[in-house]
Amino acid sequence: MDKNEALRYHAEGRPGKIEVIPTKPHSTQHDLSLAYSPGVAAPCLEIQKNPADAYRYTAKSNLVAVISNGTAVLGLGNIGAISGKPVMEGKGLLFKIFADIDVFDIELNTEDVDKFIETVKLISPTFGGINLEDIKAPECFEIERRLKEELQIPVMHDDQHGTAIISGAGLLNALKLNGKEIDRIRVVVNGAGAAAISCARFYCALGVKKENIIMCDSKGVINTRRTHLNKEKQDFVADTPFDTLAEALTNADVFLGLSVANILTEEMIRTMAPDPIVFALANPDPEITYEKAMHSRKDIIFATGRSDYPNQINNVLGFPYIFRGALDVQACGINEEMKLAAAYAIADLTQEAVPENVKMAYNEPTLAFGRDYIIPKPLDNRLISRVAPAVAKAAIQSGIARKIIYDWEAYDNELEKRMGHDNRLMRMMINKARSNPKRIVFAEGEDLKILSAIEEITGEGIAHPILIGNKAVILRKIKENKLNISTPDIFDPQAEQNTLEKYTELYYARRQRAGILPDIARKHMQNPNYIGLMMVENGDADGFISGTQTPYRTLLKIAKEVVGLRACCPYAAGMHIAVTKKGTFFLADTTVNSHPSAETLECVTALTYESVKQFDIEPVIALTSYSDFGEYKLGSPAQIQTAIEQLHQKYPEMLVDGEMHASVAFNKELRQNAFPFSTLGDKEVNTIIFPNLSSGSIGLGILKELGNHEIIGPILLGMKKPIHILPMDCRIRDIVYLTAVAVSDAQKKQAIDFCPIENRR
Ligand SMILES: NC(=O)C1=CN([C@@H]2O[C@H](COP(=O)(O)OP(=O)(O)OC[C@H]3O[C@@H](n4cnc5c(N)ncnc54)[C@H](OP(=O)(O)O)[C@@H]3O)[C@@H](O)[C@H]2O)C=CC1
Ligand SMILES: CC(=O)C(=O)O
Ligand SMILES: [Mg+2]
Repeated sequence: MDKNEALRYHAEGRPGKIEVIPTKPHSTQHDLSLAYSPGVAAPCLEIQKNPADAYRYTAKSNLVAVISNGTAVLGLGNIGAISGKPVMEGKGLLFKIFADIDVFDIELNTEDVDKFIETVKLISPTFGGINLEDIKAPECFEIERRLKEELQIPVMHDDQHGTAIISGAGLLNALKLNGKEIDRIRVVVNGAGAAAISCARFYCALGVKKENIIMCDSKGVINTRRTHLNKEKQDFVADTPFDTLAEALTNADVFLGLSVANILTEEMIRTMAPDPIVFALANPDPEITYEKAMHSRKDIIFATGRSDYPNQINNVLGFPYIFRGALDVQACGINEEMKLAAAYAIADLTQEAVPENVKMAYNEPTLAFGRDYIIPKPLDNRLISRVAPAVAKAAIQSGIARKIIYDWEAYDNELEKRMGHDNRLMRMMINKARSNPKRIVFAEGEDLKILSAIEEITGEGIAHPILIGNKAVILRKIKENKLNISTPDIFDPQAEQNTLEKYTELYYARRQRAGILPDIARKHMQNPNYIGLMMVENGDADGFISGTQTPYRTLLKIAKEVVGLRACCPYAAGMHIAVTKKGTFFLADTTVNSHPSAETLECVTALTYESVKQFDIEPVIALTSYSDFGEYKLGSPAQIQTAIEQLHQKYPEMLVDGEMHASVAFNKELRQNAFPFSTLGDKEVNTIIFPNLSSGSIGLGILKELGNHEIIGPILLGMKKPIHILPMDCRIRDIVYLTAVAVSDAQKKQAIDFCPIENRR
């Protein structure tokens, strides 16, 4: 890491890393009189009557103090209060980005334990929780113990417990990989400070036998021959002949370093038991470098505190979510049960398939549970929804929560929304699919993106996938990329000549009067897209997904030819879903009709209406334009006016209106004031129909590129059977989502065949 770059990063623009942002309107004099005097007196008096109301009227419930005196900053030692401020601000940044918790960092200029405790107590009313940081041992133990006893809010010295929880999760997973029993392993802990003592204690809570732990400090092994030991070290005195780290390590199963850089050698590691676990966690430089550790032996499982090597054991995987869970149930503290719950949740999460966005963020396409991945990556956004609820539940069950959560699904949604990754909609769709999975054929079965999606699809039980492709190639790719797909259902065209012959005959019979010659029919059946579509046509599969290697329009043409459009509706359309901070919106047509007629717009709207309902959402639809309700009578506004007339007549129950500007659609006050006659009334619009493909495609592109929104789709509407076409640059997530939609389509197949739109024509 370049020192100058780090300095520039901190100094550039507004110096430092965090700022305070108001959460309430403050633009008018009236706003200010509410925010400050005289309005502010009202909440003051309420809190005076009932101090718990501070959680209701102030930022307390979401505010954590990160407090340090700078006596053990990272592995830099006692560098003083103000020198540690960049680390504390850094923690503030991490609390905010990973768990939406606000932080005031506080640097106390004292090494006096009583003064420190007294100060924290005096400022504690401001906060919902207190994160003690980088305070040296042994003072940190007394400081934390007394503050926990005397305060009724969560207090945690993160170097102690955060490190214990994360390295504990790493230990559980490493043991799962090397097959050793936790109650039989021999552990050598190097360092006997804040982190080391707490980790050793936590490992005992996880099942390590205390008599199997040997601890070393700067003077060597803490054994019965040592004198002048502090209380915490006395707790780990070992009755052993060993005096040095090197002696203690012989045949040990685990090395846990929480000390200083470069004190572990390759020779020492070579004396350890088979499949040794080495956690060299000193920051910023570990007890042994990654390169040396890897060179020492092949069977090692190795972790450091650094982000530039595999297995980063860093408390950032814990503290944001532990405090999130504790704050959300207004816990009086953070107890052993909550810590254990966090460690198990983190360990379990590591064993699940790694989502594509995490693999991409770290540029590690084959990331999977194993020796190089015993702990989740910090950018894994599943951490909040796994760790925070586990901690909150443990607080409730152990009786230290002041607020009980009853609806865990709602809490989960709240967490997702808080972090802006609200994927409730697709989760609902996935659950729907899981309830009755269908056979979905993937024409591009050899494609790695498709295979990665299949891992998720089978893992979640969304569908029974059928992969078209060369069997040996597919199996090799699964193996090479360590994908967890146990018995894939593969349709290898080379080995299925009889079936292909049958499909050729069927296809020819159907298309012979559309200019298709037998040879062309046979040639088409060499193309996996034709084969997959024929499988659906012939009832050998319930749905079809393809597109990573074929342009959208080419594939749409083939799909129309083989499967066809629904009888009731001579048009197809593409719909995207935009998940934004303001809510979820459905947008159509974004992929198919470049110059739609009034009839096309009517059909696109009806198809979109039907599809939005499939997501259990009542559509409120605006047909958008550059004109409002008849303002212009030519071009697309006129077509919309005709379409709206037809829609109002044929679908009286449909909440649809237009034409209108997008701002009129989204601003219901404006709409109600200027156009009180609109049939949309006071409803919030959730579905936008574009007047043509140019505006649809441009609108979508702007949302995608400038809005930082999750865009899902395109969902193909209007086909006779469940067919979905992927964009060539799709993400694995898109494949999983469209598969869930295809399964849901297939579940509703009867309804599609019946075709409700037809009745209105
Ligand atoms: N990866 C992570 O998530 C975390 C890493 N850490 C790292 O762990 C280290 C310790 O932090 P912390 O516990 O807060 O600090 P403390 O100051 O509380 O403890 C440091 C300990 O290291 C011991 N030590 C110093 N030199 C040696 C040596 N040559 N051999 C053996 N032990 C030695 C000290 O021994 P003595 O008691 O004799 O002085 C002391 O017990 C730091 O490098 C820190 O960055 C800490 C928290 C989290
Ligand atoms: C990570 C951390 O908290 C430390 O090294 O002190
Ligand atoms: Mg620290």
